[in-house]
Amino acid sequence: MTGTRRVLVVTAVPPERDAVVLSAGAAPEPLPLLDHLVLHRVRPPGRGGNGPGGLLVDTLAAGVGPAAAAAGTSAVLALAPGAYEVVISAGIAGGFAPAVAVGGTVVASAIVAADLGGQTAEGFTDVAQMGVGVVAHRPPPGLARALAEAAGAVLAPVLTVSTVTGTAPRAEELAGRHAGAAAEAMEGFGVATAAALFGVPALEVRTVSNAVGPRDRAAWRIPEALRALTDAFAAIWPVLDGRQVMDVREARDVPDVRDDDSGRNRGGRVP
Ligand SMILES: O=C(O)c1cccc(C(=O)CC[C@H]2O[C@@H](n3cnc4c(=O)[nH]cnc43)[C@H](O)[C@@H]2O)c1
Repeated sequence: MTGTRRVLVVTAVPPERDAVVLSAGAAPEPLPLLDHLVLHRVRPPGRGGNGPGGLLVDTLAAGVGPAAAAAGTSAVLALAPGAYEVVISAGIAGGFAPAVAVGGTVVASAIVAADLGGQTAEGFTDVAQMGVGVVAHRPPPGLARALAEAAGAVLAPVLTVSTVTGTAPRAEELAGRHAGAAAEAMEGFGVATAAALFGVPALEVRTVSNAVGPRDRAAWRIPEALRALTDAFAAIWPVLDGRQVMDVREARDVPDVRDDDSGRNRGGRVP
């Protein structure tokens, strides 16, 4: 295999980006794209060391929440059409017990918009049930499984929320509506929506800083989760570096969960 495989990693905040960069073991090259859009580029060691070929990883701290994540991801993908083979939403997260413990790692089997819909007296209806949108994106399943195995991670749905869960009833409601979900964070669905627009497969990798439940910010173990994020990406780079292009393109054959008919996950620009 020849050629460089380019990967875009999108985090919410700079400490998360720096934890990903640290996994590459070398200082990043800052690449300003717009006034408030700066990529940090690294070349993780892997196939062929740091020479030609291998991985070229651009990292972006796009801001907190799905809107900032989608805007930042879209801007980068629009400014570099066809450049990236895969986009990864990454960062810390809340974990659903007992699926994953604080300090653990989750690779998303599905990236799910958990609060995109309407609330009535009868309960929550998502936009897919309303017939007006999509509520989940499916990462390439074989690749997600391979990353999870390499990182010692749980492979499970990851929820995207716009409001951090802070009560036990809300945690139970989400877990009830999304059986098997292992984590909640605030950006994955935005990153995946932007990636789908450009026909690029999306993945999500999260390390758990806190349990989903009653709010206790003092109990968040952010340094531990950031260290776990560095370790997870150090384990993931060789997998991404060694796989055939076909493997990252397998997403094309997997429709969005309850997809609409726009076909946005197909026919992309990856060369
Ligand atoms: O204060 C710091 O040093 C610091 C370092 C790294 C990250 C942060 C954040 O505040 C990250 C916010 C980010 O984390 C995700 N997150 C974490 N736990 C949860 C949760 O229980 N529910 C939802 N999201 C969570 C989320 O993606 C935020 O964007 C601070």
